[in-house]
Amino acid sequence: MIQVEHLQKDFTIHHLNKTLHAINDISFTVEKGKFLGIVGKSGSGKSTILKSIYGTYLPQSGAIYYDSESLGRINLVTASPREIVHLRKYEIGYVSQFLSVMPRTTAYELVVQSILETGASKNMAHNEAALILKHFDLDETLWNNYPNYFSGGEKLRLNIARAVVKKPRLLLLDEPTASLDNASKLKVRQSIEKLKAQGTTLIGIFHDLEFMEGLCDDVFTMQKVVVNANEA
Ligand SMILES: Nc1ncnc2c1ncn2[C@@H]1O[C@H](COP(=O)(O)OP(=O)(O)OP(=O)(O)O)[C@@H](O)[C@H]1O
Repeated sequence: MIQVEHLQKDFTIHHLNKTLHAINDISFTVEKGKFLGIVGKSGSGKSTILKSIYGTYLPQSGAIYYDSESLGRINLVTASPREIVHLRKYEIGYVSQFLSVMPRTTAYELVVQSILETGASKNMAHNEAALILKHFDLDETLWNNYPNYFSGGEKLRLNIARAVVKKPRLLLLDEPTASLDNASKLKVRQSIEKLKAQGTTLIGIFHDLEFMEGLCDDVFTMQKVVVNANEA
């Protein structure tokens, strides 16, 4: 489903006249329906990998082959912005501990919009939105509020609710349980297990190794490779 080959991503820090190799020569494969956990020290480049797959970062070299349902086998490093937007809408989900949302859109509307993007009817979207918000224990008084005002844990639960309702083919999880209590973590785990049973392929970063126990089919360990590459 995903084949990462010799991926390298550098960042130029202009005010320091330096270039950092955030990731260097990274290769791995994830089969359809499997869960790959990525572990490694802080700053070793875990998020950079996920952001490169999601098309947020453009790697310097290497390839990320993704077997898309609608576009066929596609290299996400050279895909056009239009193709990336299409894949984000219909096939690839990304959940991080940070929430970026449309202004003046309530939590409930955000989830309904996500479900409508899958082609569901309005009725179905409203029913499913209520179910998933209840599943993640998002207090009903918050449903019609703007998420900018939510606590960290509330934002996270909304973020993951929005992603799972789309039943993505590939779901990227960047510490989605970072500030959650144990009960909420369990709900996230149940949702991940359900998606996996439905055939979703997952790549996830969790500092909480206990959480990953029994969930991942494979673990990729990052070595810290960030070096000052050159004086720019
Ligand atoms: N947009 C950016 N601009 C400049 N440097 C960046 C950028 N994003 C990441 N880096 C640097 O690249 C390196 C890898 O960062 P990344 O966030 O991928 O690490 P990580 O393993 O996910 O870390 P953590 O576990 O602390 O979240 C770090 O040294 C970071 O400072």
